[in-house]
Amino acid sequence: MATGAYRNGAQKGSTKSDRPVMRSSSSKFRVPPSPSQGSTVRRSSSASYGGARNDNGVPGRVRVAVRLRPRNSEEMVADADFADCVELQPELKRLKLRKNNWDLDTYEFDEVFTDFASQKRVYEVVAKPVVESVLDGYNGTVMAYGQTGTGKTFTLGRLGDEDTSDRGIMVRSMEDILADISPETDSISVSYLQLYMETLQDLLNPANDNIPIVEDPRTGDVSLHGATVVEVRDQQSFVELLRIGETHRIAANTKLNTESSRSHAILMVNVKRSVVGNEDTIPSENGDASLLDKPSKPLVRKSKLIVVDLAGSERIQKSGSEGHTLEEAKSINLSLSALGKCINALAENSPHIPIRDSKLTRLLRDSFGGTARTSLIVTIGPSPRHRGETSSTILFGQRAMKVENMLKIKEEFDYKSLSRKLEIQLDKLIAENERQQKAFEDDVERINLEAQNRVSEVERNFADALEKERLKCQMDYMESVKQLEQKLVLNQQRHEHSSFMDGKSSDVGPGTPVAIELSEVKKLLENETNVRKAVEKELEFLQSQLGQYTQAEAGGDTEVSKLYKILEDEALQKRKLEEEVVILRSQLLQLNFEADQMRRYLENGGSGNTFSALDSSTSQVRYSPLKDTGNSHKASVTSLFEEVGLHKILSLLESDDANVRIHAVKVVANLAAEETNQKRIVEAGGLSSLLMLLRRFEDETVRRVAAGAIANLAMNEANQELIMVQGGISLLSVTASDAEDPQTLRMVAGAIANLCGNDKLQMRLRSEGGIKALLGIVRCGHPDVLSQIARGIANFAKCESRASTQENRSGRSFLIEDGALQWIVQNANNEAAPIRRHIELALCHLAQHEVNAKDMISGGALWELVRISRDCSREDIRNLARRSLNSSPTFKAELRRLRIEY
Ligand SMILES: Nc1ncnc2c1ncn2[C@@H]1O[C@H](COP(=O)(O)OP(=O)(O)OP(=O)(O)O)[C@@H](O)[C@H]1O
Repeated sequence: MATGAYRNGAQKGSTKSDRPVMRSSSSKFRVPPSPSQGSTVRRSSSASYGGARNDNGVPGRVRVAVRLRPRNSEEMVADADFADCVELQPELKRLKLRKNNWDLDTYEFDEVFTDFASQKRVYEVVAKPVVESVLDGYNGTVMAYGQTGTGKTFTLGRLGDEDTSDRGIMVRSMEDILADISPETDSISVSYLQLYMETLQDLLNPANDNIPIVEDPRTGDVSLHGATVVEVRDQQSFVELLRIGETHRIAANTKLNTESSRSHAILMVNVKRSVVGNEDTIPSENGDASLLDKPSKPLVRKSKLIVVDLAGSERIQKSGSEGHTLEEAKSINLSLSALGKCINALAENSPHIPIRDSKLTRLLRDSFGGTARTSLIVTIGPSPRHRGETSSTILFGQRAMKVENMLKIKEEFDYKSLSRKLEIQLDKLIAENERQQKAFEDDVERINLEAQNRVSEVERNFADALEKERLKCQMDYMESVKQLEQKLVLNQQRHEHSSFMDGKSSDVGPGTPVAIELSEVKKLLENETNVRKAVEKELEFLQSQLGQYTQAEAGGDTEVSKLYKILEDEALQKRKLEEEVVILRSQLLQLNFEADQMRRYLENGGSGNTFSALDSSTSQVRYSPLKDTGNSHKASVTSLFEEVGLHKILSLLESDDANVRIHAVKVVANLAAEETNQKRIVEAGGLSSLLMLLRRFEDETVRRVAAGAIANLAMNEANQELIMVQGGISLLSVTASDAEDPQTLRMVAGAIANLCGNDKLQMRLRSEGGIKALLGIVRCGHPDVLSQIARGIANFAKCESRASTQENRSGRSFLIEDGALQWIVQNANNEAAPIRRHIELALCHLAQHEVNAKDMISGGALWELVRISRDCSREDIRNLARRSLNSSPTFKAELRRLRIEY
């Protein structure tokens, strides 16, 4: 065998020079960059097709291995006298295909497996690097291609029931996936399908036999709507699924294989893994108002492993196909040749890749020339009788080796997980708040008890002291009285005795014993009086002491007052904590809403507005970020309303913290979207606070949401007057003139349009510049904004028309006076139906009053009226236009003059 140049990996047995395809080590298999922080650190499979992980390795060529099947019993006999048609040099990764006895073609592959290569080594070299990439977040494909009976199903689909070493790539891949994921945060699901005669059938639910292939035009992702998706938690259940699928797979007995698979089997393993990103990129409006740690950025990586067991690529006449089997073979060949054409086109960098030629190529669009890491194993048999098929299989593999994919990780922001984290934090905060509240109440109780005990102890001591003093005084007094009585008795006795001895009458004059006695008694009485006075003084002193004590207590000098001070501080802390809870709840609501919006945005393939739930199909403007997000959100708003209290929420509108204000105004706008809340909000002063936000804050978001909330409140007639009374129209006019954001302008126009529909407010609305403000917004040009302006004009014209009919008003329309007619005429035939309809109505209302007719004729409105009366799609508007034309002598005269029939 002469050494020579290589073409497409084939070494020709001649000296013909051609482009060599011997690959340097740098062009060998490269593992994609490692995932960002937070995910499991993956090891690089030592048995990969060579080469180390390349951190910049975005391009990833399709890797191709060839596997030779051992001779089967039939070949042992039939080919006994012949050598194998191939010769392998696995150490050089080369295969030589015998052309005849003296000439060979040499081909080089990424790996060459001999007929005794183990299933384990085949898995580790061919599939394991792909599985590892899938676990890192890349899509991956492992595919087997080859002639019938050469071992595709053996390589991929063997379950290893009898001998575990026989386990094929499907089983081994799932073993590695399940070993690597963490069940708490990650999930695995599988679908198993077959493509049979261009029909996609669910192998897990065969009744489902016409599954459509849906391609996302934006991302190119393919999804199979309606295919059974089973979550896999353990290996056993997965093997069971494969077994179910295997029983449903269409097989037939062909000349070349008694169990020949007649369909392409496709196993799809969806891997969803959570990873944690940097917190600074959280797409949230949260500020640092929270006392809590900011949650880290949760990301979710969705990747897909596709294992494809293709049907046999034999030639029709060789497989002995006829009748239905012939049709089958044609269909198989058709899809395989479509695959071959795509691979050829990709290999040659052709500008057109015929992906749409078959369902197989549509399904595999990400695997060849897409973002997936792809490994192909081509299986061949040794028999020289099938040299032609073997040669075409080898050439297929060679071409596939030239296909370059661009590997990409698909990461999404995991709103659900962030919302879950916030909920957990909120629950922790609520529990902490409850704990602190309980501790606070216990402290209050303890301090009260202590204070009561002290007061009663002081009272007791005071009462005891008083009682003692009283007793002492009483005793002293009794003692004195007793002494006096004794002395009196003694003196009487003495006096009687001396009278008896002297026989004289008693003498009571001065100096007599009696007089002496009396003066002594007097002295004693004086003493007693003094004692009593002293006791009274003592009593006074004690009372003043008690008074001082009570005063000192009131002055806050005592320990009790210190304790009260601590209590006050704690109450302040509690209030702050409660405010935190309110803010966090509103943030959570907002996040839930944004998550839903983002989900819907993704589901809708990225079309539409991602933030605002403004429904441009309805003419009434209603700002309600939570409006369409389901009952659970409404319930959250209601519960927020009840738990937190409206006054509390409204007070946050005046917070110094801009983030708090933004969240608070969003919550109020959501509440105002519900009719039942509107009255309560206005009664609680919400309208004034919202107007204050329009007046004070420059921030566009605050103004937009506040204007939206006011527009909601302006739907209610009672509120419309209040808005006017509180200067709402001039604030809306200022916002109308300086805002640029179409959403803000739409809210403002919607609010003014609502006010235009109130008969009582006509004059005031116009005199305060409402009409001019509405017309000023025309500069925006956004159809949703124009629709609101048109609605306002129609409302106003209708009210004017009513007022004129009731003779409450005469003279030209204010709309004409304020210069609206030109815009009305210009937009009477606007292509946006809502704008056109409102303008048509406005024209009909204006035309009902003769006083407007001349202006309308000179402004070109007559033509529009005639057009409306003929062509308007709505019969009621057509009739209204006709009536208006008929009832106006000026219009009739002009039409006659112009000879126009209508
Ligand atoms: N490497 C191998 N070692 C031992 N036996 C093998 C090997 N490859 C294939 N076989 C045997 O060859 C037979 C045919 O294999 P298999 O059914 O996997 O072929 P296939 O390419 O999937 O055929 P088809 O395209 O018709 O479905 C089976 O009996 C299988 O056990």
